[in-house]
Amino acid sequence: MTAPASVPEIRKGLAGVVVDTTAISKVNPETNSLLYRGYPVQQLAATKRFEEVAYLLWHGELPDAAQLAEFRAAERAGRALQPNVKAAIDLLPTTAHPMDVVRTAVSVIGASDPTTDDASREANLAKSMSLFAALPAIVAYDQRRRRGEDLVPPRDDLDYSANFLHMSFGEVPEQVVVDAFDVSMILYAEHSFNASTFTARVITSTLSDLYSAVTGAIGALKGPLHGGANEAVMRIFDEIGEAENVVPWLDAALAEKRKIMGFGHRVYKNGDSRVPTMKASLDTLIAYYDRPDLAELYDTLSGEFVERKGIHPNLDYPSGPAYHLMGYDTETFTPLFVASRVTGWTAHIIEQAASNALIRPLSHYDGVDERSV
Ligand SMILES: CC(=O)SCCNC(=O)CCNC(=O)[C@H](O)C(C)(C)COP(=O)(O)OP(=O)(O)OC[C@H]1O[C@@H](n2cnc3c(N)ncnc32)[C@H](O)[C@@H]1OP(=O)(O)O
Ligand SMILES: O=C([O-])CC(=O)C(=O)O
Repeated sequence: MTAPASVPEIRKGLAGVVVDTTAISKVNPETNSLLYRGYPVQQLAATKRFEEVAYLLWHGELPDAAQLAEFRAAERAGRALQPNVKAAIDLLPTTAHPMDVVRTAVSVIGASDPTTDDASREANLAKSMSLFAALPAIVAYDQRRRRGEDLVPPRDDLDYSANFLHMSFGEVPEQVVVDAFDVSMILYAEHSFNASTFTARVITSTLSDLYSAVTGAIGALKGPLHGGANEAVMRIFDEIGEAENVVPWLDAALAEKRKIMGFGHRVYKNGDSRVPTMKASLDTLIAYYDRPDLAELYDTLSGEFVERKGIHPNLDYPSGPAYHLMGYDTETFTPLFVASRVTGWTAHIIEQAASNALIRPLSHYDGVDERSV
C-alpha cells in the first residue's frame, strides 16, 4: 500500500497570493486607498481629466501641456469608427450582449493591424492609443444601432468624455453630466491584479499580442462577479422598484442565498476606496435629473445590506445608477467599463512584456488513481 500523497496548501481563487510586482497602482485595504502611479485616485478625479490619467498610467508621470496636447491630438485622430469594424458590428445580431460586440470589435481591429505581432513598447503604446480612441465609437454605435439610430460621427472640438456622450446620444449634455462621466472613467481605469487584468497578463506572458490580451480581458470583465456587476445592480434596482420594497425583497433574496450585486470585494473588506467619489458624482446627477426616488432606493438597499451582512458597496453600486441617469441602456454599462479599463489593461500588458515570465501555476490532482486500460 502506498501512503496517500499529502495535499499541498491550495489557495482557491488565488486569494491572498502575491504573484508579481507592479508599479502601476497600489490598492491598500488597510488605509482604504488607491494610488495610480503614486497619486490618490480621489485627487486625480477631482483635478484631472481622463486623458491625463490614461497618459499617467501608460507613461508613469502626468503629462505637461505639450505632452497632453500631443496625446489629445492622437486620441482625436483615432476616434472615427473604421468601416471594417462597423461592418463587423453590423453582422452581429442585436440579441448579442454588447460585451460580445465590443470583444469582437477589438478582435477585428487586431486582425486588421499589420503590426499586431510587434510587441515593442512603442508598438504596444500605439496599439493602446488606437483602442483607447476607438472604443467610444464602438460602444456608442452599438447602443445606437440597437435603438434603430444611425452612427454619430466624432467631434474634434470636444474632449474625450464630451465626445463619448455626443457619439452616444447625438448631443453634448450639461457639464455636470460630462464631469460625472469623466470621474467614472478615471475611477474605473485601473485596479492592480483584478481578474480581467490578470487575464491580460496571463495572455501576454505567452508572448501573445496586445489585442489578444485585451480581447481575453473583455471576456473576464463580462462576468457579474467582476465588471458585469454594474449592469446587474441596475437589474436589481428594476426588480425592487422603490425603496419601500427593499426589506421584503432583501429578506427573500437572502433566504434564497442570492449574491447581491454591487456589494463585496476580494481585496477591500471595509468598503471600496472609489465609492465615496462615485457616490458624490451620482448625487450631483440625482439632483440634476431630480430623481430623489433613486437616491432613496440606493440608500435604503445599501443601509439594509451593510447592517445585516457587514458587506459594503463596491464601485459598480454607484456607477450603475449613474450611467442609467445619463441615459445609457443597462446592457451598455459594462462596455463603458471596458472603454475606461483598456488603459489599465494595456499598462499591465506593457509592464508584463517588459519583465516577462510565463504564468503557469500548478494544480493538485485529485482524480482517479493510475489504472490500466
Ligand atoms: C469592479 C469590480 O469587479 S468589484 C466586484 C463586483 N462584483 C460584485 O459586485 C458581485 C457581488 N459580490 C461578490 O460576489 C463577492 O463579494 C466578490 C466575488 C466580489 C468577492 O468575493 P470573495 O472575496 O471571493 O468573497 P466570497 O464570495 O467568498 O464572500 C465571502 C462571504 O461573503 C458573502 N458575500 C460576499 N459578497 C456578497 C454579496 N454581494 N452578496 C451576498 N453575500 C456576499 C459570500 O456569500 C460569502 O459568505 P459565506 O462565507 O457564508 O459563504
Ligand atoms: O479589484 C478587483 O478585484 C475588482 C475591481 O474592483 C476592479 O477591477 O476594479
